[in-house]
Amino acid sequence: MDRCKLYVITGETYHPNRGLLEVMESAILGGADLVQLRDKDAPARELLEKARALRELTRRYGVPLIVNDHPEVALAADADGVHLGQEDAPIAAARELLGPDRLIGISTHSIEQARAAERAGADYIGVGPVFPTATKPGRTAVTTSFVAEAAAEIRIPFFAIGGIHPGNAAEVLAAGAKRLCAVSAVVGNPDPGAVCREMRSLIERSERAASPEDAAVRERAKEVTVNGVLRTTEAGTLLELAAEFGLADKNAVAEHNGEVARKAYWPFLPLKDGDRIEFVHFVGGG
Ligand SMILES: Cc1ncc(COP(=O)(O)OP(=O)(O)O)c(N)n1
Ligand SMILES: Cc1ncsc1CCOP(=O)(O)O
Ligand SMILES: [Mg+2]
Repeated sequence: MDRCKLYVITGETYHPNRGLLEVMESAILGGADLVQLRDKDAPARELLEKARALRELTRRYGVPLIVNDHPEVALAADADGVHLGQEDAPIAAARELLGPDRLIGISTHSIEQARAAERAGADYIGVGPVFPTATKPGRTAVTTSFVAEAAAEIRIPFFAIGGIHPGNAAEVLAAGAKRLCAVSAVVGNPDPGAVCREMRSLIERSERAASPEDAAVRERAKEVTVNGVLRTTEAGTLLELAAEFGLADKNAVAEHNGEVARKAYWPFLPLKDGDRIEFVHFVGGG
C-alpha cells in the first residue's frame, strides 16, 4: 500500500463504448498502481463478476484491487480490500469479515474524520472531494486546505480525490499530497494510459522536490519491467519482487532477462536496474 501513488477508480458511465478491462488495463500500463471497482448500479451478481474479472487483470500486473462499499464482494473476489464511506459499514465490522491482512480504506471530508479513521485502524484514507466533481454531484469541495491539514498530521497513507486531473494535480501535490486518485480524468479520456503517465510524472516531479530522506529511499529503488510494465521497486531479490506481486507462495514461474528462473533460485537472484521479469501464475494447479 505504501508504494501506491496513483489510484484509479472505475467509472463505466464515462466510457460507454469501451470495455471495463480495456480501459483499466490502459490505466495500469500508464502507471495506475492501485485500482478500485466502483459501480453503484450493478446488481450483486454482476458486481462480483466484474470484481473477479478485474482481480484477474490486476493480479497479472501485480496491482492491488479494492472493492467499493461491499466487503463481502471483496472477500468473494479475493480482492485486496474494501473502500468504505462515512455512511457505509463501520471499520470494525469490515475488519471482522476481512481479517487483519486485507486493506480497509475510508473516505474522509474533514480532519476530525481523518483522525477518527486513523484511530479506528484504517489502512488508508481518501481526502476529498478536493474539487467539485460530476462523479459525486452535490458534494461540497473540501479544497486543498484539507489536503494540507492531512499532510501535516495524518500518518497513514492518504489519497487526494475529487476533480483531480493533470491540469490541477501539481496544486494538490504542492498542498502536501503524495498520492492521487481519479475517476473521470482517467477513464473518461480516450487514452487512460497517457493521463496516468502525466499524473505519475507530476507525482515523481513533486517527490524529487521533497526531503533528502525520501531521496535516499528513491536511491535504493530500481526500475524494472515486470510483465511489460515499468515498475519502481525496492525489492533486492526476485523472491522479494514476487512477494510484492502476491506470488511468493503461489504456483508461479519467472523469466529473468530472458532466462527461466526456477522458484528455488528466486531468493538468490539479485535484481538490478533495467531488469526484465515475466511472471506466470498458474491458477488451480494447472
Ligand atoms: C479512494 C476513495 N475515496 C473516496 C471514495 C468515496 O467513497 P464514499 O464516500 O463511500 O462514496 P461512494 O464512492 O461509495 O459513492 C472512494 N470510493 N474511494
Ligand atoms: C468517489 C469520490 N469520492 C470523493 S470525490 C469522488 C469522485 C472522484 O471522481 P473524479 O476523479 O471523477 O472527480
Ligand atoms: Mg461508499
